[in-house]
Amino acid sequence: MRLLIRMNRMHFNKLKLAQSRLLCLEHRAILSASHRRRRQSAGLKTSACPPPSPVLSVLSCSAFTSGLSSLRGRTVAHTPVAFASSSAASTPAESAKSQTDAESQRIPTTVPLDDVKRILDLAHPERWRLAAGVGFLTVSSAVTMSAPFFLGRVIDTIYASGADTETMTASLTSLCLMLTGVFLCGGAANAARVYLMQASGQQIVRNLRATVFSAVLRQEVGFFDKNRTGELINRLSSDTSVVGHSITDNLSDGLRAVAQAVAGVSMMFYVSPSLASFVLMIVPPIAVLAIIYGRYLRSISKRTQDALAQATQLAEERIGNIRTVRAFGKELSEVDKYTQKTDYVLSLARKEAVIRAGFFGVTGLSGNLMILSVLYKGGLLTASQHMTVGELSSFLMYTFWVGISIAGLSSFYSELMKGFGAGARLWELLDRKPEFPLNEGRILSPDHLKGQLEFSNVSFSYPTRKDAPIFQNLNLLVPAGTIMAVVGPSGSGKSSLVSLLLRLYDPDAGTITIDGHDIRDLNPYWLRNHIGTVSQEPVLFSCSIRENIAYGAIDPDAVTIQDIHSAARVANAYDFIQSFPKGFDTVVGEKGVLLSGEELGQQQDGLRATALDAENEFLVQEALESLMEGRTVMIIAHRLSTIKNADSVAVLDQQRVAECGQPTELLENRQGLFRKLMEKQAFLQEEQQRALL
Ligand SMILES: Nc1ncnc2c1ncn2[C@@H]1O[C@H](COP(=O)(O)OP(=O)(O)OP(=O)(O)O)[C@@H](O)[C@H]1O
Repeated sequence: MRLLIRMNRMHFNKLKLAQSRLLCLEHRAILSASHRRRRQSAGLKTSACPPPSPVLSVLSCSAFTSGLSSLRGRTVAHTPVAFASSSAASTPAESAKSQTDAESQRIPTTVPLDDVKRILDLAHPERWRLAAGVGFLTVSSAVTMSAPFFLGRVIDTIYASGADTETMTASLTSLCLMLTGVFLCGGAANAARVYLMQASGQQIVRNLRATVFSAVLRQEVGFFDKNRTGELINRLSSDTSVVGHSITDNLSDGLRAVAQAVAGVSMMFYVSPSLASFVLMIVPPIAVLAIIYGRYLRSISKRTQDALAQATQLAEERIGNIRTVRAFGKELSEVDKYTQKTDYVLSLARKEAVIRAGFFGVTGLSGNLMILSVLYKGGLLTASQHMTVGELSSFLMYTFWVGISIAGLSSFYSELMKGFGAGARLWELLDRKPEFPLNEGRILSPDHLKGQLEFSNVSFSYPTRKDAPIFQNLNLLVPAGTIMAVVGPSGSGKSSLVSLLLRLYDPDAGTITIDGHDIRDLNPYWLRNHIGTVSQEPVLFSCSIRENIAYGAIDPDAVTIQDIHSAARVANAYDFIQSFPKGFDTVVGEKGVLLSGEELGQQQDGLRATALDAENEFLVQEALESLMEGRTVMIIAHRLSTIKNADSVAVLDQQRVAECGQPTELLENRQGLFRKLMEKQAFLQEEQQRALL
């Protein structure tokens, strides 16, 4: 099984090589084009293009060493999976509480005026659609609020004393026809309002999502170490829609609730001032009670949601990393952990159910009592000829509307505050300036790019672990056009060295130069485009192999199928890809798992896999060698077979370069670290061979 995994990694690497090769080819095209332009402007003929400038290649060949690590035991498996639970050992209740506290801190309790302007700015492009929506809202609200009055008139027409049946029928028919027309207009206006508000809401959310995604991708890599992916995705998907909803649908519902509450109360006073005064004496205490109760209910239901989110996060992480869970045989303990979390959700949900039951019971009861009191007092007024039956009916309907509007106002306010809270998180992200620019800085002329790399007195620690230095005063020189192998024990900082070179992070002190130019002065986008990387953890996106190969190109749309085939050939991956039924159109799943599945299906037994493994290793090695020609190369590797072609080897240890020199020279030093590393590897390889036999 381990051998198969290792071979899959080989194949992934082949695809990455194809991507990398294409990247290099693209550069040549671009560099040649820009060179041609310069020559043209200098009055020179374009046919005499210069040879391509050397392109740096960084090759991380840990796939070669996966066999090595597999023998060290399960705990050192290369799978870079760390579950969140290991970071902070807290009980579900504690963590849910801290999450709830953090969340409640985020939801403001008063309207933050600064944010109002930003929200209005967001809505600005949609102002005409929103204005039309508000216009239709006014029409539909006017119709809704006039309905009880006219319906009262209908009732009075029915009960009118002294009118003969014919007259009554005529006035009833004309009144009902007129009202049908008015209601039709109201319905149409309401539909138009809902459509316009939703359409502009979706447009605002779409714009916001695109801006937030672009702001996220612009951030430096250190930012992603500090911010969890789930949190960022949540901002992108949920916070954007909360903001969009709060300024469109919610705003329109809120405006409607305000208009209806004001109109309703006014109409109640218009219809019967004495009954209105009586009812409005009862409403405030009930409303206060309902608000307090509602707040408590919201807080408990938020805690339930938070606890549920924690359980879901655990499930998502474990399902997403099912291979690791399975490999460690942790299914049952993961089920236990999930059950604990869901038990906590259940206990909160039960509490919520009790409170909710009480809340709905009390509000339902108070609503009914209010209606009953209106009927009682109204009945007395009707009996004493101070009110007609139609007026009492209108009044009753207005009471309903006012009640509904008050409930709508309270939810409008809480949704609005949620919108401000979500907005604040988004502004924070949108306003954040990346620590270093993405596409600004010097671009070196291709003619002068030789590719000499130098690390001078480099000290570095990761932004999230400032107390754990990775390098201290590290010095390393890689002459242009040479191959440097970087070796060292696991965790000695080999990958970190590459990250610094790619300018994923900046050193805390010291400089890294290319041909004497500090990489901090260079355009990072340009820099990365001149460094081909074959990474330790090959990443494939869930699309076709063809699209995966084209991913490395500057303009993937301009890449022809011939380019893709030739890149695959250079990476020795062509035959392997063509062996799939759909060839280059084979869709690889998330992290390339579908490819693994097909491949596994093709493998019959371990021995055959071993043979293929060696063959693939040879092919990958061969492809690498052809790619390395004429370039400055840093190889991160342990295997002697990979290192033997290197011009020099740098051994990392104790936060610095402990040894540096030609491989043969270093091997001669019996006490040297390199020699010890190689001996250990040879020993492990022998063990591996024996285990296979
Ligand atoms: N993004 C990060 N944030 C914090 N610490 C990190 C980060 N990446 C790596 N480290 C830590 O930095 C140290 C050096 O890691 P690095 O991956 O560079 O070592 P390596 O020599 O390439 O290891 P290996 O041979 O196992 O791949 C390790 O202790 C690692 O845990």
